[in-house]
Amino acid sequence: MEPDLFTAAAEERQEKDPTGSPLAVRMRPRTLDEVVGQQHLLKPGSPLRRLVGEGASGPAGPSSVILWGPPGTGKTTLAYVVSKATNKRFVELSAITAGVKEVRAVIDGARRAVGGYGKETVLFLDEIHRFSKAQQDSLLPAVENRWVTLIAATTENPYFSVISPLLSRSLLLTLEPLTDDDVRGLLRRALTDERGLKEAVTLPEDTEDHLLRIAGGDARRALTALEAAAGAALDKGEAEVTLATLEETVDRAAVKYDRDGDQHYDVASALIKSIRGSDVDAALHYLARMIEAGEDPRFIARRLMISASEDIGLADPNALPIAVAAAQAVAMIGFPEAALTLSHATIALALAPKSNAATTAIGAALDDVRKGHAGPVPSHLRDSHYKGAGKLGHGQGYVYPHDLPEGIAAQQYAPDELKDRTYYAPTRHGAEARYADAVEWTRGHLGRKRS
Ligand SMILES: Nc1ncnc2c1ncn2[C@@H]1O[C@H](COP(=O)(O)OP(=O)(O)OP(=O)(O)O)[C@@H](O)[C@H]1O
Repeated sequence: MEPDLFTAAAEERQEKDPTGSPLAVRMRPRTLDEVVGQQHLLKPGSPLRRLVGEGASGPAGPSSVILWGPPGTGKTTLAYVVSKATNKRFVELSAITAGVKEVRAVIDGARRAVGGYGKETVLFLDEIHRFSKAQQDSLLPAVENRWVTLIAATTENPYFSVISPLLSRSLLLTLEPLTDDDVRGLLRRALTDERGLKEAVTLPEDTEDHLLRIAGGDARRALTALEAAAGAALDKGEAEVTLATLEETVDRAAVKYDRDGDQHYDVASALIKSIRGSDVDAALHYLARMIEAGEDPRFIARRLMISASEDIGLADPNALPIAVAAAQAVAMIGFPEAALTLSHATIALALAPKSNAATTAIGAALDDVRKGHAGPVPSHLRDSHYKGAGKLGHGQGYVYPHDLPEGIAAQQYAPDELKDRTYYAPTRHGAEARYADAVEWTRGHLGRKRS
């Protein structure tokens, strides 16, 4: 689907039939004056005011703006207001689902629009930090040549996540989290406004306070929860949104996976458990949910690296290199193609033979150390390279294993207290059978008692 057509159609829908859109979209400010909070960006003469054409007698505004701030604080809104105020086309892309191809299509469309009917374009790119370096590079010509006004949004520090040639050509604006009073003002406006709930319900103070707690400064989350709760109250024939109704509905409103909420960890946990359980299809399902929710591919790759050692270990020593390679690849590729790499690694891990022997081995060894089972290092193993070491007997009696035909000397390595303690208990799954044989053989040659 050509992205600018899609967005144009969506915009048109929104304008013609505002009642069909979610409350948060219907209540989206149309002018800078309707924007709450962010006063530091909205002072008369500020770069943002200049961008909407206010007092625009000076030099042309920047062709690229980066908006950095927490979710639901007005980044999309500001981009939308800028495009409306300057009568430009508004095209929206998300770095989660779009790649270089989509960026090029928008840029080509923008050049056609300006050449054909003199209409300029605002390209709003959400979550720019999810673009790889190469994907961000593809934006540079359009910014340099002013083919579009780029407004890029990010929830992460742009100094780490945006390439420096783009950063240096952009105006960086930082959005502050909305205060509870800001969000309260938006909720009250939404309750009465013609575009909003038109006084269909009332919101008692305790429900409002709880709503503000749920929202945590995110206006979209507040309006979405209000809409769900108001709908539930009306379904019950109630004109007041009680605390009970709100509590019943927030769970349902949160069914849609929330990248920043608890589901983030639940779904990640289900992915790892499905891999551990060797259910490749369930693992792919949870992976798809994470991708679709806009999860950071680097977060997913980190979890896969942990799983490779925690649940597969030496049963397939290739699992860790595959997971590490996947982590490196996704950092370079970015979405959408990173999904292929993550799928590749997830399938390999899910179908690999399983062993938690590496996990339990270090767990048991740490447990002993933490309980104080340590004891002095045997003197024949101590450092013998300093003056006086000989006098202390350090290093004396040490047998150099390579001097022996088997390459293993029957001498004690562990402290006395732990000399017969074993930690590694290999499985016989996959390649670990080899390690099981090896540990048997080496413990025998070391003269260790079986324990
Ligand atoms: N500062 C604000 N003033 C008024 N309304 C706001 C503000 N911030 C957010 N909203 C409301 O919340 C909705 C979502 O906000 P918006 O899409 O602008 O957030 P965002 O910062 O782009 O979030 P995200 O990072 O999650 O995409 C808007 O449609 C609007 O109704």
